[in-house]
Amino acid sequence: MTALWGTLLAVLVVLAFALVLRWPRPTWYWMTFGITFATVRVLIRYRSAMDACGLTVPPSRWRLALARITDRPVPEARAPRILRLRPTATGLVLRLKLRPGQDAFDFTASSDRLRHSFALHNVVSREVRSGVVELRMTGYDVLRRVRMPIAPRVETLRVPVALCEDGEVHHRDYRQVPHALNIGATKSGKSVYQRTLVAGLAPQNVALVGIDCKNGVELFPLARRFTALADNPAAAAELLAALVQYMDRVYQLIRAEQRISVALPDVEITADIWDLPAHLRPVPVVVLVDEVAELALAANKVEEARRDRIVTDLVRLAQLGRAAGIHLEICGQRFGSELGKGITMLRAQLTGRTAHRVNDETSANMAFGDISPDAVLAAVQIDKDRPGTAVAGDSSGGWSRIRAPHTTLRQAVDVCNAHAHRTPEIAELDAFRPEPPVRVLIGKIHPRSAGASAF
Ligand SMILES: Nc1ncnc2c1ncn2[C@@H]1O[C@H](COP(=O)(O)OP(=O)(O)OP(=O)(O)O)[C@@H](O)[C@H]1O
Repeated sequence: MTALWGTLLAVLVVLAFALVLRWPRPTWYWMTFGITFATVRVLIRYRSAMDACGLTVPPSRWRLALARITDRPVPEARAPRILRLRPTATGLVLRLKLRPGQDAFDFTASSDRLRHSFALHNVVSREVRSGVVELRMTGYDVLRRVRMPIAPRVETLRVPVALCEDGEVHHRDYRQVPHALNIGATKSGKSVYQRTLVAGLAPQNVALVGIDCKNGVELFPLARRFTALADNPAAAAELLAALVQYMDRVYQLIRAEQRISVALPDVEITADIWDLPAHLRPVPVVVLVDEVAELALAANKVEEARRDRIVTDLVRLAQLGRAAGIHLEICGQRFGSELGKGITMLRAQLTGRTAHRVNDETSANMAFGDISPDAVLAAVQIDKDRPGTAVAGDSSGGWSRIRAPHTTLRQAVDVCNAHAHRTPEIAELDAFRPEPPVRVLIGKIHPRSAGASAF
């Protein structure tokens, strides 16, 4: 602790010199200034804040006895011991060793009180291991203007897609969470999130497949990086059937490569594409579905049959796709049982959940009702003036507030065009390879067809 105080004092002296001598003071100067002051404030207030928040424990019996024997004053209640204090770009991280009888839940429940006591913007607590909790504190609202830190290294199928309210990066990791559901009301930021995801996946060795039932307006501009695209339910039904066919072919390949014999060491037996030799491994496929409700609606008998085929294929891909490297990312405004047979079965397979702003609790329940009631409340409370803010969770019950950076369509198109040469070809999906975009004029007379509307 003495070393920490010494370092803080030295930093404060340098900062004060810079101020007095009027050295140039760029942004990092003010950031260091703010973080140093926040650190000093937290350390000075630490004991009293813990006491006021009920996070101290009374002295143990032997300490009381020792005080009585030596005729000293009664010892004070003890706060958790600080194991580590680490300043970050957005605030600081405090790692605490719990005293006997304390619980990680006490810190989660007190995070709002701690935030006020330390005069910080936000405090998030999480259990690191038994007996150790971490308090991540941010000095300002990091979600107001999202600035993603530069990723130190890029891993396949792990995309830094948003910033969490505690300043950490939120990753969409397809190897950990193969399929996900993303719901939100209109203008809540679903498409921007999806676009950020596509821009993050475009430089990777991944096949992108899109089903965009908004007539293709969201995904067709990114077509050069897509292996297959469909912009209406009829094409989507064919595309999903072709994907199931492709999945069967990948399974045959895995079976052929297993070659199980007594002599083969365990590590060489594979049940998914990731343990196949690199030269045989099929490229992973990410299937993005925008406005899933359009696929599940039917107005007549023919559409009903098509709908059933679509939902069945989606369920099959969600159930069996992971080992074949096929991942689903499904977006929609609502995704509940009112969309018909098979929808709740499909939802149960979508482990990753993200809820942007929703208009009612029922919609939030579609994402988090079966996972965490707290997350439902948090999703309903998202401010409508903060598009892009969402609650992200998984089936383990954990969740956090996130916001994606504002990736414009122009930025996403530029990334996709720059990486168009990476677009893999999949024989089964050749029929769905997007054509180069055609310019359509709306409400204007096309110069070459005088007198006729070009639409
Ligand atoms: N992360 C963000 N940061 C800042 N602004 C955002 C963010 N996400 C979305 N927005 C703003 O909100 C608007 C609506 O976003 P978006 O089109 O993604 O919503 P949506 O949920 O897809 O709506 P719809 O379902 O009607 O298509 C965008 O035009 C953009 O200006």
